[in-house]
Amino acid sequence: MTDAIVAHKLAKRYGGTIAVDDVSFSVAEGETVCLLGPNGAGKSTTVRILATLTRPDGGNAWVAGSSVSTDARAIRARIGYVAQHAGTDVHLTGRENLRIQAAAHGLRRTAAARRTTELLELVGLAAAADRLVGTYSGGMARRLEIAMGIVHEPEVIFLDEPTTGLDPEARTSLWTELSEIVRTRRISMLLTTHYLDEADQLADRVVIINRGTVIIDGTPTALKAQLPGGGSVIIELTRVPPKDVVSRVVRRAGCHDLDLQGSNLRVRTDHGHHSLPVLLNGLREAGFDAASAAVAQPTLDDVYLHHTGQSLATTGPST
Ligand SMILES: Nc1ncnc2c1ncn2[C@@H]1O[C@H](COP(=O)(O)OP(=O)(O)OP(=O)(O)O)[C@@H](O)[C@H]1O
Repeated sequence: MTDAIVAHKLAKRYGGTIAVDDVSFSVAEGETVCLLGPNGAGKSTTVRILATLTRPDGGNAWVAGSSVSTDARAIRARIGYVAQHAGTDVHLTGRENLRIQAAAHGLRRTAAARRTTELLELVGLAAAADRLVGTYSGGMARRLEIAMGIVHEPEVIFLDEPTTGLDPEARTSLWTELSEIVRTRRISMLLTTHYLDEADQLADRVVIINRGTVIIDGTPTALKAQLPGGGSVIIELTRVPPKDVVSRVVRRAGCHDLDLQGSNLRVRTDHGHHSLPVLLNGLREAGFDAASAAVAQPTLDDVYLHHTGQSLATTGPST
């Protein structure tokens, strides 16, 4: 398989801030890769370098076979880029927005009209095509932006936080459309997200970035399978405990990676179901009763927690 994107030791500073320190990864043709990481990790900067909107200070990258350092123009013709706050004209209809975008990419009138209709169908906006975009929901506007990003049939598409700000239902329906686009068009896709469930659902591979550096890279299944032991125990206590008390109980039960949020705790366990009664007893002896308890299979958040010592689920999206 050929690589659609290769990033090699990318680095970028803004004054004293190191936005990207040492980022290397690749995206094969037709593959969907998710860049995951907390706010300020360097995801957007990495994508902006690959989309030739920012020059790297160090390293190099190749997109659709061309170098971002020397062939930015060739790359731009072959990629689509949908920014975090991409724009549509709210005073025009969805169809008009798309037609203008098609014309901007040099499509002739009939070809633009045909492609517009096809794309509106693909992103589920056919019924709303002739409504003003100002009347669209957040999810509909985002779908239109994505359609605008692929109007010129790019080989590679970059999506920066495509679902931030959308409600869960709109996110799920956008995932369906994105999967459809990738499957039917054989587009290689690099997307950034804060949402682990999104990465799990959409990505062939996940690249976790923290502080400008790639921490881990692999398929969601492989990353979860590599974790030692058998998943997590989740316990909700009837009142908020002191962290040191819980830490002690967790250590004695042979569990690790404690994430305590108020009266909810989550720990990784190497012994699956066996750890649950040990933890519950320990907590009860320390004076804390459980309101509910469960053993969960490993998630990408467990992967993230294991490699970084912090939970990505507790850091919200930036908007
Ligand atoms: N144009 C800029 N000027 C100055 N600093 C910048 C600029 N762009 C990014 N940074 C800084 O570089 C670091 C990485 O930012 P970046 O936007 O790439 O992170 P991110 O992982 O995309 O975060 P988020 O999820 O919040 O968008 C941050 O500290 C950010 O403040």
